[in-house]
Amino acid sequence: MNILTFDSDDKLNEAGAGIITGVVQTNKRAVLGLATGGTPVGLYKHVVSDFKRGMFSFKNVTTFNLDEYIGLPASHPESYHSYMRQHLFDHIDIQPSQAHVPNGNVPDPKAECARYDEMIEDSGQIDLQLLGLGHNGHIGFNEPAHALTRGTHIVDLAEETRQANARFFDSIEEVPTQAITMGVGTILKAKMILLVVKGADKADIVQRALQGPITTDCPASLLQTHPHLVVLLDRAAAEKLA
Ligand SMILES: N[C@@H]1[C@@H](O)[C@H](O)[C@@H](COP(=O)(O)O)O[C@@H]1O
Repeated sequence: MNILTFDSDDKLNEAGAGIITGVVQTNKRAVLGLATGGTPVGLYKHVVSDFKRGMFSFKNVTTFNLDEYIGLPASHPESYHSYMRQHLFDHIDIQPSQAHVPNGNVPDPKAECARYDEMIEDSGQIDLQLLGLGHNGHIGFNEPAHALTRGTHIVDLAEETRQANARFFDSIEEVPTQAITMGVGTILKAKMILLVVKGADKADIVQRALQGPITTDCPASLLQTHPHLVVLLDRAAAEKLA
């Protein structure tokens, strides 16, 4: 595991974007696993400005997002479809048919999970999986549990997760109670994992995830088993690391 700590948010975002664009520059047909949430917003901004300088193309790149809420239409401003269009897809030359986000607004979400897994499988292997970290150790929407699921599946969101994400909605009641998420097995199959965490409120969970016991009670702790994990932290998030 390679942990890098940054004093400046901009330098952290630049470094994260550099890792993503590096993968795309060396492999025009790269497969990227992408994340949402507050954490990667600045990082995507850097990816977009690098792209605008004409350094590389996403024309042959395929992306798979980690997760999506169940019950929100793709056009809802807080859907992860909207998030990705706003922060990345609308600003780069990726083919819309190659930019995949699970569809949480279908009559049969279980069938959608199977379809999503099949597409990931068909793409070969995810070259780089970008991840944020939930306060309870969730990655994607894989919440702490007695057992974790390998592939894409439906999850009931932890109350804590709904509270944390309520800041993006008008009220907590509007936050969906379920989501579709890529499984931990799929995440761990990526060639490289880039975990990005910011803020003092995540310092405890960063310590548990990276230095605590490997347990499904903290899904991110399973990342310790990955052979190519890069972690980007700001000073505040790194504070409790030994
Ligand atoms: N499903 C997402 C995760 O993919 C994200 O990494 C995490 C942290 O979000 P944030 O970066 O906003 O703290 O929680 C969200 O609920």
